[in-house]
Amino acid sequence: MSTAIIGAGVMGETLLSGLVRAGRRVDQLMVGEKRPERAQELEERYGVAVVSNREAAAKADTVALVVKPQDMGDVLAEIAPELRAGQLVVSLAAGITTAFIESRVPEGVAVVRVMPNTPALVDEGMAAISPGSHCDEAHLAEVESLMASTGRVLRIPEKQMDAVTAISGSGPAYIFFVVESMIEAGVHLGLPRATATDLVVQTLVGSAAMLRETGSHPVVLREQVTSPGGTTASALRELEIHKVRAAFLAAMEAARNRSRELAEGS
Ligand SMILES: NC(=O)C1=CN([C@@H]2O[C@H](COP(=O)(O)OP(=O)(O)OC[C@H]3O[C@@H](n4cnc5c(N)ncnc54)[C@H](O)[C@@H]3O)[C@@H](O)[C@H]2O)C=CC1
Ligand SMILES: O=C(O)[C@@H]1CCC=N1
Repeated sequence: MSTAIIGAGVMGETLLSGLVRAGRRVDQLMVGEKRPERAQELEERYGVAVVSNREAAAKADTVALVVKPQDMGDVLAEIAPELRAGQLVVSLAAGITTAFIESRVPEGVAVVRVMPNTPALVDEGMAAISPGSHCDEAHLAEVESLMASTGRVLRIPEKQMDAVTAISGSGPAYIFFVVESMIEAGVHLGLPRATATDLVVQTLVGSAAMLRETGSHPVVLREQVTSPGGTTASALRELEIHKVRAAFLAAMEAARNRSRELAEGS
């Protein structure tokens, strides 16, 4: 089965590198990329063929669209004449619905929507997938296998996609923001930056491993750290006073709303 990736920026390369690591034959992969210098970089790094979008769409069994939502309309208009029934189009774009794509490709082309995230680069990705209306089990299984090369895959109803985008799609950025903030705090408290960075990164990795390996609720794990009248309780009171919980809710509502808007702008 040949796969084309159209749009090889951050997420397109993440997918490409995952497929290569998972042992997909490079001669079964191709890339469509608008920026010539980026195309050359990918050819050199992976030995993958960079072709026109139209050639990619004509030749590949599966066509993964990894351009920005705002570019999706133009790309679909360009490749639609090359697509034919039986092919599979997979969109990784935020906000773009399967209905939007189905209305722009020939009948009989199956469409699957995916929301990946960047930890896929280290094979710890979280991808949610939703079928379009002409999709069968084999199509979903193919996308599951594509995305499983870089981490976990969850099937979800498409109506949950905007919320998923706000939580796991954008999620790594919130975590990096927290990490960045904790490192800065450590520096304010007088620690050398390298020490603060080591402490915060390992604390994050350890906490993530506890969540995954114990399966315990985060509240239980938090309470284990919070000694009565101790340091953690003092810190958590400040987080509540500064409305950090409310800020997370507002932030993710904004991301969900932006995801809803993106389809309209394309
Ligand atoms: N970066 C992330 O963490 C995530 C991104 N996504 C989705 O992935 C998509 C791409 O996002 P990024 O990789 O972050 O953006 P990006 O800007 O790094 O990559 C987009 C790539 O598409 C290329 N491109 C634009 N128009 C093109 C065309 N007509 N033909 C061929 N190539 C074209 C650009 O040159 C660029 O290399 C977006 O739709 C985004 O919603 C989804 C989940 C996570
Ligand atoms: O910021 C964005 O729009 C993309 C989608 C999810 C993560 N990055």
